[in-house]
Amino acid sequence: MTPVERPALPLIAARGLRFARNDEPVFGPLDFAVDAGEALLVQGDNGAGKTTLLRVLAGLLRADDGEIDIDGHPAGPARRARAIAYLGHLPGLKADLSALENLNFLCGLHGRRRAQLPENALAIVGLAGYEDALARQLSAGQKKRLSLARLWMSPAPLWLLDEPYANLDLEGIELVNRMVQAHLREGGATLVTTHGAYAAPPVRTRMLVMEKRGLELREQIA
Ligand SMILES: Nc1ncnc2c1ncn2[C@@H]1O[C@H](COP(=O)(O)OP(=O)(O)OP(=O)(O)O)[C@@H](O)[C@H]1O
Repeated sequence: MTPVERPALPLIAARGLRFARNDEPVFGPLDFAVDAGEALLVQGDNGAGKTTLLRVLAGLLRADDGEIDIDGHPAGPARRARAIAYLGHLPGLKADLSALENLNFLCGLHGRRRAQLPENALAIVGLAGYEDALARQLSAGQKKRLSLARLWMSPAPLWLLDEPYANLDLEGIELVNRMVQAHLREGGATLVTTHGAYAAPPVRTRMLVMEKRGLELREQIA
């Protein structure tokens, strides 16, 4: 008997997802799915709800309505912890730990890719020589690079990247793009928020546009 081929399930899918603050809609209802090997660019002006959407997907905020599936299963805390790596606006570093200590600490909390050494990850993001520098002594761009090293160490297949290009120089922007390309090649997926299309990973990308004109809200997948 020929085995029945099932289509691969999206890494993440949202149905009817809606979020409001004090009865004011922020976004939704919103439907989308992101497959392995795919990047979804979440685009919108300041205040359009991009960060809020990523925080809802990461489980840091509770949606008012709708469902989120990860690998075809309802997204609970354990499934999210395994599947999602979230890069937010704040680096989330321990100021008095060194770069290497921060990385080891975060890998201890969230797990790490096998065969990936923290020292190598620091070198990949351009922080070789900064292993012993305290996080509070790093520049904003260097802190972002340390967060990128942590992302690189993560075993999670789904990256939620909130403004990953912020604070980075041109070489840093290229670094993010190379990381995203490599991650997608390995079967990962990513959502990336951005104000405009001025910087976007050069990969198969779909776009989710969030617009806010007064109370009029629109989302479209182009
Ligand atoms: N902690 C909060 N308390 C109350 N309102 C908030 C809070 N965080 C965000 N908002 C509001 O929710 C809306 C969406 O904000 P959000 O940060 O998701 O937008 P964004 O698209 O990520 O914006 P930006 O491009 O400026 O980062 C905005 O109107 C904002 O004022």
